Amino acid sequence: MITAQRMASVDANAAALGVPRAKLMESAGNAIAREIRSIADPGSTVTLVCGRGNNGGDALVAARFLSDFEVRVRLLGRRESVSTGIARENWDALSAAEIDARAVAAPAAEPASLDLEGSDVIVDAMLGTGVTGAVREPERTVIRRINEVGGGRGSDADASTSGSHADARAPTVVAVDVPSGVDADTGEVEPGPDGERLAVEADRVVTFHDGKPGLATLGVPVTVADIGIPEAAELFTGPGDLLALGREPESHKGDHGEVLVVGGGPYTGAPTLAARSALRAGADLVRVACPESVAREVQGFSENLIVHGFAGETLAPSHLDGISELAEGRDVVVFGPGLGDADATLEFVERFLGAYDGRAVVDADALQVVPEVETDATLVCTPHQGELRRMGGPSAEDWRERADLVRSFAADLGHAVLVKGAYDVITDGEALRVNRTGNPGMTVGGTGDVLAGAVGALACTQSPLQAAAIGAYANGRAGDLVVDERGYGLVATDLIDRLPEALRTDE
Ligand SMILES: NC(=O)C1=CN([C@@H]2O[C@H](COP(=O)(O)OP(=O)(O)OC[C@H]3O[C@@H](n4cnc5c(N)ncnc54)[C@H](O)[C@@H]3O)[C@@H](O)[C@H]2O)[C@@H](O)CC1
Ligand SMILES: [K+]
Repeated sequence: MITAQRMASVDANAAALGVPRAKLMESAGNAIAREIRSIADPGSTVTLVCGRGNNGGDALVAARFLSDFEVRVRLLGRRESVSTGIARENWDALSAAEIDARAVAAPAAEPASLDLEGSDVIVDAMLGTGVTGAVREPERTVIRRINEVGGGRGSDADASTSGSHADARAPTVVAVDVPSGVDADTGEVEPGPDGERLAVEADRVVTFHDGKPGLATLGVPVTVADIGIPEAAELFTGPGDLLALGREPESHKGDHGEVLVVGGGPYTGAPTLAARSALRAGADLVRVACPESVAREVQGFSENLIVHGFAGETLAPSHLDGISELAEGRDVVVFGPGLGDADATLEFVERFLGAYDGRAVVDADALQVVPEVETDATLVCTPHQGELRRMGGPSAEDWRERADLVRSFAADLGHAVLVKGAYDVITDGEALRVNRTGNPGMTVGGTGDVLAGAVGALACTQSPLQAAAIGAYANGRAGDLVVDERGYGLVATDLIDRLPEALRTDE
C-alpha cells in the first residue's frame, strides 16, 4: 500500500533516477488499455473522460493503444487548461492522429456532448491523487452523468462483467488510479457545498505501482499495474523525499516544532552542533539542557539558543525533574550529544527515558542504555556501526545484509534506527530506506551531532522513519555540497550552514 504523498515522492525519485513521468504515464496508459481488453472486445465503444491533470493524461495515452476499438476521448475543458506538459503532449498526439478527441469547453452546461450514451466502457480519468478538497464543477455534473449512464455500481452488478457483450444495458465504468472524487488514502468522499458526496461509482479500478489504502473499501476489482518504477525509487532516499516537507504557506512560529537538546558534559561542542543544526533544519525554537559547567560556552556559540544550565560537570539523576519538566513542552528531545558515559549520567539517561513518553532522537553515549530501558517514548536511534554493536545490534559488511539485520533488530528494539555508514540504513522495523548521500570527508567529528539535531527538527513534523531518512539524506547532501565546493577538509559546522539548501525542493 502507498499513500498519495509517498507516491508523489517515489515518482520524483524515479525521475531523479532517470525514469521520467512521461514514461510512467506511457506505462499507465498501456495498463488501462490492457484492462479494457480484459473486459471488452475490439470494436466496442470506449469513451475516455479526461480531466486536466496527469490522471487525464493516462487515458490520453490509453486511447493510442485501443485503435481496434471505437474510441472517443472527451477532455473536460479546453486544451490550454491541461495542467501538465506530458498530458498536453499526449492530447496533441491524439489530435494529430485524428483519433476522435474533443475538448468540451463547458461540460457542465452540455453534458450530452460527452457522448457517454452508447458506450460499452466509460473510462473515468478526471481526478486521481491530485484532487484537493470537495469535487468542483464541471466534474460534479460529469460524475452525476457517468453514474446515471453507468447505472451505478450496485444497480446492475453483471453489467460490470458483461461489458464484453454488445447488449450490455449499462457501460462498465473503469476508474483510472482512483474513482474521481474518492480520496486515495482514506476512501472517503468529501461533501460538496450542498452537502452531497459525489464520486464516480466505478465497476473496476486500475491503479499504479502499488495499492492505495482508500481503494480497499470500494468493494470492486482493483488492478495494481506495474508501471516501471524501479524499486530503488522507494528504497533509496532521493529529492522526492523532501516533498514531504511541503511547508503550509500560512504556517507560523511554533508550527515547525520545538526541540530540546539534552547533552554536554565532558564534551561541549556536541550539544551546540546538534542545537544549531536543529535550528537550521527548521525547528522554530531550540533549547539546550546541559551541565552548568558548559552552559556559558554553549550560549556563546549562538544567541538563538535558549540554554538551561544544571549544577555540576555532568548530568545526573538529581537533574531529572528539571529536565523532564523542560521536555514536557517540547515536540522532540535530542538526547545524548556530548553527555559522556559516567555512571551517574547513564543512570540519569535510563531514568529519563523510562519516564518520557514523547519523541526523542537518541545518539552517542545515551544509545547503550536503550536496549535495557522500558519506555513509552517514540525513539529514533542514530548509532554508527560501532555503537550499534555496543547496543547488541548486528554487524555485516554488505549494506544489503546489514539492512535486513538492522530491520529485524529495530523490530525487536521497538524503535526506529538509523545506522550511519557509507550507505546509511534507516528502518522502523517494517519499512526500510537506504541513504547514499555523503562522502568520506564526513567522518570528521561532529557530523553525527549535526545529523542528530537535523533528525530532531524533522521529527517535529515527520514520522520517525521519514525524519531519519530525510535527515540522513540532507546531512549527506550538505556534506556533498561542501566537498563539491571546497574539496575535503570539511568541518561539522560547514554542514549546518548548508542544511537549508540541502532541504530545499526545487519542485
Ligand atoms: N505519481 C505517479 O507516479 C504517477 C501518477 N500518474 C497519474 O497522475 C495522477 C495525478 O496527477 P495530478 O497530480 O496531475 O492530479 P490529477 O490529475 O489527479 O488532478 C489534478 C487536476 O484536477 C484538478 N482538480 C484538483 N482538485 C479538484 C477538485 N476538487 N475539483 C475539480 N478539479 C480538481 C486540478 O486543477 C488539476 O487540473 C495520478 O492519479 C495518476 O493517475 C500516472 O501517470 C502514473 C505515475
Ligand atoms: K479517476
